Amino acid sequence: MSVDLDEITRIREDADCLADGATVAAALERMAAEITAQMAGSNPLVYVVMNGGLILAGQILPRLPFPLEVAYLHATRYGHALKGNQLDWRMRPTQDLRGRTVLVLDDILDEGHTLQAILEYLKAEGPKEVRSAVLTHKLHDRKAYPGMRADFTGLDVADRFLFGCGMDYKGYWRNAPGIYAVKGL
Ligand SMILES: O=P(O)(O)OC[C@H]1O[C@H](OP(=O)(O)OP(=O)(O)O)[C@H](O)[C@@H]1O
Ligand code: HPA
Repeated sequence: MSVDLDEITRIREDADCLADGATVAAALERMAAEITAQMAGSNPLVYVVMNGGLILAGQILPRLPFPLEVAYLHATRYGHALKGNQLDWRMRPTQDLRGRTVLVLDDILDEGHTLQAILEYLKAEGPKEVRSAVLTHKLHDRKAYPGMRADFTGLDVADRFLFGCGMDYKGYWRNAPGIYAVKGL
């Protein structure tokens, strides 16, 4: 599939910045302190949800000053689309989770179907506990179940189509350093 790089460039230029890099960094500091207060000493296995969780993982793991292991899983529901679909598991967890404390890291809890399916899968593997952390929580009432929230959240964000800090627009701008909303969406 060919990509219109002019469109991709224009999307970045026209976007509304909802949180700049400094705001994201402050949210990461706060979230890291909360995770540390609750999970230091639990020897967690931290699962990065690829691809979106990559940036959160890279930024928050160095802020966690306690022993932990890192692994990844890959599940996608949007692909390059702007609307979610069926969850496509591309890489399931391979580690032995029995008796482990697990922490899942992702960029966004939008409708929550992705996180719900991942948590269900992990819980069925016999861990002691499974917790979740997301950089952003989108504010709307279309969650997988009412009141759904991750255990740790960086920032609550508006109900718009976002990119940056791991979130993509048609596969692009995961690398944008803040959180941006596509103009008109
Ligand atoms: O709460 P939901 O509505 O289920 O959406 C959240 C999920 O959507 C995005 O993943 P995506 O499917 O776009 O794959 P990606 O991580 O490769 O971008 C994001 O990284 C979350 O995993
Ligand atoms: O707003 C979003 N932006 C990018 N990826 C997403 N996945 C779920 N919601 C979003």
